[in-house]
This record gives sequence, structure tokens and C-alpha cells, in this order.
Amino acid sequence: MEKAAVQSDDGLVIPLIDLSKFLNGSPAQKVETAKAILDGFQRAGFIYLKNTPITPETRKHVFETSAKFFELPGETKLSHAWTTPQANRGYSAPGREKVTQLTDLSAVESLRSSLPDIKESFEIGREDEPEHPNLWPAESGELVGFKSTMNSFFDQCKSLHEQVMRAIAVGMDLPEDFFDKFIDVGDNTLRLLHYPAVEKSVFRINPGQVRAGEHSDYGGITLLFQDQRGGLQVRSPGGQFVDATPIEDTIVVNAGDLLARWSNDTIKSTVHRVVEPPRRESEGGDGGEHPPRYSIAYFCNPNFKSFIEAIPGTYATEAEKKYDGIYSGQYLVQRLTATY
Ligand SMILES: O=C(O)CCC(=O)C(=O)O
Ligand SMILES: [Fe+2]
Repeated sequence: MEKAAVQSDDGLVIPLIDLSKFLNGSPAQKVETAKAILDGFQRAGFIYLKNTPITPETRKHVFETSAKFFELPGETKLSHAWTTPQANRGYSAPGREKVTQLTDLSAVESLRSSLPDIKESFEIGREDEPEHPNLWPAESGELVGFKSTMNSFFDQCKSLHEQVMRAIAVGMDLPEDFFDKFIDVGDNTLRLLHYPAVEKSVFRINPGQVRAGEHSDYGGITLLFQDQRGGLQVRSPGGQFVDATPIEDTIVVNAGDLLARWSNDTIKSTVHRVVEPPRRESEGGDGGEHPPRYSIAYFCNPNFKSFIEAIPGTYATEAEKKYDGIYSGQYLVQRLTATY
């Protein structure tokens, strides 16, 4: 086994898994890797993947393209503003979304006005959805090629989603293609994230200030691409927030609430957040600012029209099913409605 990517003294172990052994390995390596992936989602709710089909060059290009979007003037970005949970596409300025566990709207509202997350984001959905067109920025200057770069990345992430779900199926001793028909539409969201540079004093003066508040993700799995800045933290079983330190050219993958529900709670959807980067010895003092951080989250969901009820093998008798079935789209719109 690889050395774990993250290990805490109170029970959080996030494995680092070589996906190429699932995709191209021997039959034994394939099964072993699938079991390790499922085990990671069951124990931690998080895994790191290396050697995925998404190349370092693609990743670099997508991050550069994302940064160019966020350099646009505020009013240009706001002319592509996020509209509704149903569409879930467009730009959110700092302070718009407060990700949280709370579903009580007034509690969410008071949190939002006290300490808004220091972040901005741009959400892209599947392009072949006539009811909810993507809110593409005009392609001039630095933004030439934005749309094709993002659409192509969307498709590559969609394929990776399919591979990871195949691994979960093999890990569960189900037919490898078990999940294919539940996820083939690609009702997923590509979220570009920018956490602007921020004075270090902001975090010192407001102890509750974070870059992204603690939350679990809502859907199936999330493919999370982070730069080298750091600041992502995952909650351990003992309740501590543990640094999920960036590892070059890996993808952090975490399970969301809908997959936890689908798996009859055999898979965990684990709370995480983004705070200021951990202090490195070399950086010394408290003055100055933290540099910006960029990340990209690709939220993978079951098709909105898929009816989600406990996966075979995750319960022995009907009485052991913890949840009623629900349509994926209905579940996700409910969750998004509570946070915007
Ligand atoms: O920026 C990150 O590393 C995490 C983002 C995240 O958790 C989210 O957008 O759901
Ligand atoms: Fe998240």
C-alpha cells in the first residue's frame, strides 16, 4: 500500500490511490484498487487519486484559463451572475453563497451577513441542456478559447466520474457498469473557484473568518483540483480539522450527501472547509497578505431524473433501508435552495 495522503492522530486516514492500476492494471490489481477506493470513501469519505487520465498539462491550462476569468472587471463578471438553483450556472461574487450544514433559511441568512466566505466562483453545467444555457463570458482578449477549454475539461471530468463509479461498483461486488445508467447524462457542475489575496490580519481579527465555511457536498462525488497553496481541511472522526495538504498532480475526491444516502450510509460524506494556508516556517511574521488560492471542484451527480434508493448490497432487509427513495434532481435543488 501507498503511504496515506493524510493521517491524523484521531482516526482520519485519507489514502493516496494510483487510479492507473484500476484502469490498466492486471485483474487482481484492478480489484485491489477498487476495494481501496471504496474503503477510502467508507472510512474517510475522501481519497486522493494519482495517475488519472487528466494530464498535468490539461490541469495547468484549465487553471490558467480560470484565473483569466477572475481577472475580468467585477461588473463584467456580474453580468454573468448565477441565477437559480435549477440552472446552477454563472458567477457568484464574494459573499453570495454561504455553504453550511444549516437548512434553516434565517440561520443561513444571519451567518452570511456576519462573516461571508472570502471567495468567488463560476459554475458551468453540461452544455447540451437547452433549458439552462451556460452563461459564457464574451470571447475576446484573454478569454478567447475559454468556452472550449471548459467544455473539454467538463467532458474529461465526466469520464473520470464514470471510472470512479465503476471502481465503487467493483469494490461493492456489483457489475462494473452498475452505475453507468444512473450517471450517463452528466448532470454535473464544474465550479471554478478563486479565493482572493487577503490580509493576514483579517483572520487574526475575526477568529471565525474562513475562505469557505465548513460543509459537506450535496451530490455524488466531487473531483477537487487544488493549487499548491493549502488551506483545505477535512474533519476527522474526533472532530478536528486536519490539513488536506496539496500533493502535486493528484485529485482529491470526496463523497457527497447523496452518495452517502444512496449507499445507505456505508459511504461517508465528510465535512470540510477552506481556511488560511498553514503557516510555513519560511513565511515568518503576521504581516502582509496570504496570496490568492485557486481550486476547481467538479460536482458529479446522478442524472437528475434518476431515482435514488439504497444500492443493492448495502442492506440485508427492507427494514435496514435508512431513507426513502428520492429523485436526484429534486434532492439537489432542495439543498441548493437553502444556501443561496
Ligand atoms: O476550494 C476547495 O479546496 C474546496 C471547495 C469546496 O469544498 C466546495 O466548493 O465544495
Ligand atoms: Fe466542498
